[in-house]
Amino acid sequence: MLELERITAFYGASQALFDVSLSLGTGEALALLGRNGMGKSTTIRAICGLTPPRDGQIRLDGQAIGGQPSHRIARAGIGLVPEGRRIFPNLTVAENLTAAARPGYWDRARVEALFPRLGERRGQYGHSLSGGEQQMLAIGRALTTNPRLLILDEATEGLAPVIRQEIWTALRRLKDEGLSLLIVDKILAELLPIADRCTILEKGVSVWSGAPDGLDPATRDRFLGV
Ligand SMILES: Nc1ncnc2c1ncn2[C@@H]1O[C@H](COP(=O)(O)OP(=O)(O)OP(=O)(O)O)[C@@H](O)[C@H]1O
Repeated sequence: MLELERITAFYGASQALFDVSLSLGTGEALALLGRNGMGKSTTIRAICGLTPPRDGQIRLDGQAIGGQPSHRIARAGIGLVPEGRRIFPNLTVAENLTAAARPGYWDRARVEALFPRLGERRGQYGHSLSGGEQQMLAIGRALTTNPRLLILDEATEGLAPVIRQEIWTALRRLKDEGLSLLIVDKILAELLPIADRCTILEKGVSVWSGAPDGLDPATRDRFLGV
């Protein structure tokens, strides 16, 4: 459903992506891997139209979306949970869950059923939530746009293990319900079990793609440093 073919991207004069290709099938979860600074966030930004690719193709269900404005790409069916959460701090939980909503299966009630804490905190302001609750809200808010593909950039970063587990459980449920996922996360032991495929980035180049069980120790050593 998502295909990137040889994309490049720049920040001003500085090139961050040199040659990134990847593909993700409908209902699959793709783990985008690589050490710090290798281009994972930039690849996500390119897909979402925040740092548009200079060359190469990005297709969503066959439709070219590369270089389109980010609101168009969102409307085409891509939901983003950005690094650092970026919920609306001065809106309540309920308002956060309706501000970006589009009609579809995911509405506030369904998000509250997925993350019951959000229902309990419905009237609280975003800024008053714990880190884990803010992250759940960021995921919930992305779901209310009713995407076909949900992209998560470091969604469990800095959270306690028990909260991370809650988030992984929710992501697995979403996957089981048929949502396609593209996930960046540092904790491979938690990420790989949900992934159908992995793509590794090294200095802005996609250097390896395959199933998680094909990630042998030599490949991990060479590209992931673990
Ligand atoms: N706003 C920016 N301006 C200039 N260069 C940037 C900017 N953001 C990222 N870069 C550079 O682009 C390259 C890729 O960074 P990117 O954030 O995509 O990597 P990453 O794999 O997501 O790393 P991390 O795990 O640290 O988030 C790095 O060399 C980084 O320094």
